[in-house]
Amino acid sequence: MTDVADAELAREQRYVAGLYSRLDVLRAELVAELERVRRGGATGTHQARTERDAMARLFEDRVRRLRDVDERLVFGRLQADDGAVRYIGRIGLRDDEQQPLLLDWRAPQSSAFYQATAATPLGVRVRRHLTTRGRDVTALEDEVFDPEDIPEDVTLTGETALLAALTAQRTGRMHDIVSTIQAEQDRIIRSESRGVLVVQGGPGTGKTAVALHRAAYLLYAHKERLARNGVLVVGPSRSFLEYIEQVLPSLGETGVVLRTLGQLYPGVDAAAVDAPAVADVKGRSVMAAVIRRAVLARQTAPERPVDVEINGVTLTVQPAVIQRAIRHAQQTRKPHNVARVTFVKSALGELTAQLVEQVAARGSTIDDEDRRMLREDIRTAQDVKVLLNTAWLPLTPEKLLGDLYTRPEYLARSAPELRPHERELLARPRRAPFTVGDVPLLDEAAELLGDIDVTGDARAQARAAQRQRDIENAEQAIANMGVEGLVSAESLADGFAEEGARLTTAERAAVDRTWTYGHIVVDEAQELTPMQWRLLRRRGPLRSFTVVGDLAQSAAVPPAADWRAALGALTDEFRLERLSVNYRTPQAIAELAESRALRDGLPITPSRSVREGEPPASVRTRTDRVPTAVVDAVAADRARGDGGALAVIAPAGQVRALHDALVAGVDDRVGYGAQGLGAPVSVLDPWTAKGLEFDSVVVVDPDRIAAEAGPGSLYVAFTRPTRRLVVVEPTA
Ligand SMILES: Nc1ncnc2c1ncn2[C@@H]1O[C@H](COP(=O)(O)OP(=O)(O)OP(=O)(O)O)[C@@H](O)[C@H]1O
Repeated sequence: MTDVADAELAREQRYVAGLYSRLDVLRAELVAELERVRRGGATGTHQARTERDAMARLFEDRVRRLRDVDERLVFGRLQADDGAVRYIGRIGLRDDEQQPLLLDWRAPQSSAFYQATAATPLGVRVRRHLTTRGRDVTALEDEVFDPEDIPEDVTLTGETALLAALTAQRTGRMHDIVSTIQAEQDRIIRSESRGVLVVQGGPGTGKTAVALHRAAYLLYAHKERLARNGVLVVGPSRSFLEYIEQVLPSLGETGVVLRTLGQLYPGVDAAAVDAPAVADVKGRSVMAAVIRRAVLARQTAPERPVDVEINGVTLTVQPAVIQRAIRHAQQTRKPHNVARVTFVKSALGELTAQLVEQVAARGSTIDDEDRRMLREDIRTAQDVKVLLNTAWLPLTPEKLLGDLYTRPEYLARSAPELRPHERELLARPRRAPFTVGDVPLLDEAAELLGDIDVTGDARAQARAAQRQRDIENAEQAIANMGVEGLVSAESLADGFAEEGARLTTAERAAVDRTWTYGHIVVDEAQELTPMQWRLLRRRGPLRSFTVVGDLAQSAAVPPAADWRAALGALTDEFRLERLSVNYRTPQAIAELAESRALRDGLPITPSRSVREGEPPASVRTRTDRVPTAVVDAVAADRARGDGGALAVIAPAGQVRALHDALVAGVDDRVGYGAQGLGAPVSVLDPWTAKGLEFDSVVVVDPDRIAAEAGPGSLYVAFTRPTRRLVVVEPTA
């Protein structure tokens, strides 16, 4: 290194050391504030103690957050044409006089760090990437924007830092990319929050990374609104959520709800996926009409008059009586369980009148008190209960769906649009667990059925009123404790509930089916069915969505023709952005994947790989020798000794056998399926591999994967490696 470079490094080291000491001071101040709040906690009224406890927890959170940003606190520096200098980092920092020391990467002025190019320097003269380890600056990389010297075809910024990030070994967990976000990604991250934004891009183009950074950006830019309602991130599987779960906390964001498609209906955590033909039927939008009819079918009058016994008197109830009560209840347009109250009231009214008439006909005189008692006799008579329940039974979504799947004649009546063989696909034993495809159907049913406990509505209203009071108290407490601007009333109010019932906004959202989010991010969005989109539409009535995916990676055969068709059940108005650079897959592997995908007729979005790498290897062997060939390929990869994670991606039916062969034949820990991720070697089906990446991948029997799981799934399998790909193909 030259003396000049040494001197620069030393200068940056001094500045960075100053930033860290500022961080230490802020942390110490927060700890002192925390102590102060805690000291005050033992005295005062119950409410005052609750407020102080809640405040203490908020400060603890703050201290933790400041600890979380320690790694790579600062990574960029911009020198403007006029000589002004700004440093960019994970959070914003100011000195005692409120002068900025470090800009949050999400602040508007930080945008130039990601956007400036030689052709449009945006007032930037020099952009510097700082690489740090712990609190030490280890390298600097400068780009000087000289109007006299515009290089052609520079699309990547901070190339050295980027390549260092890309060649780092995979850890089984996704990391944030704040220091190396590229211009096309930055534009999407900062795009306005309103409306539906669709991001289409080939494998490895950073769609997931961009979606998560956008969530962090929106939480920063629209703090108030989003802290109140929360942000929902939906991914395809638990393994995928585990893979991404650390990214947002590392960006200082914890107010986000991560959910799989099987977890969007509170109380059900479905992991089982239906066979493709079954999933296809359950996903069609016609199922909304089927569920509606299934509910209506549970509001039926008897076909013939029914005799009911009330305290020794027999009353003959005409179907028309029940029919009128049903019509009356249906006219309220309330959900089934809520409207049932009207139905019962109306039916009891008519039956009472009939009984009064019958008794009076026998010569008795009846006053108001008698009438009230007769009504009570009717209400409690067993025969009447049976009659009313047969006509209009309170129902849970689980019961309704269970009945539809186990009673063919009920399904046939509710689903005339489905062909007989399609209806047969839905049959299942009563006790079978619900699948991912059932979740939107349960939610649809819940929407039409309403709360079975009709006091639920009143309780929800009481909860909302209590929440409003808590927020007002929190505002007061913040003013009393002199910590305005340090904490928000909403987050303080979150902590007011009694121990055990205390929930963050994110947790409250996750257990409440009627919660509506401020923003919804959907990853691998090409996989969603119309019924799943309907569910999400209910969770996000503001229609503020970030939808990322790749139609060519769809498991559906054939994939949707375009995003308009794919999103029909959500909206027909959206903005479409594309990503064009592949950060994961080396050039030669991407070419193999794309040429096979084109042969299979997939609508791929071509992208440019930034990685160079080894060409993929192919092994052809007899069918019975496939397990041995896989063991050999894995052993050869491990023998290279460069560590990293390896995945064997195989047709679903072969995963178990290959796992057992590898356990016997390879000297390393071998994981099975989703729960085995994180082991040095794991064996997966293509669905589980969706969205993930590994240093090396062995793809087994590609033709069978394409035939069984669809060509889109094979495209997924081929594009998972960051370094090496081996394809094992049976010859006969
Ligand atoms: N600007 C960047 N700087 C550093 N790494 C990046 C950048 N953009 C993306 N990456 C990395 O590239 C890899 C692929 O990103 P990501 O998983 O977000 O792609 P994707 O488009 O969602 O892929 P797929 O469709 O195949 O699931 C990840 O390791 C991610 O961290």
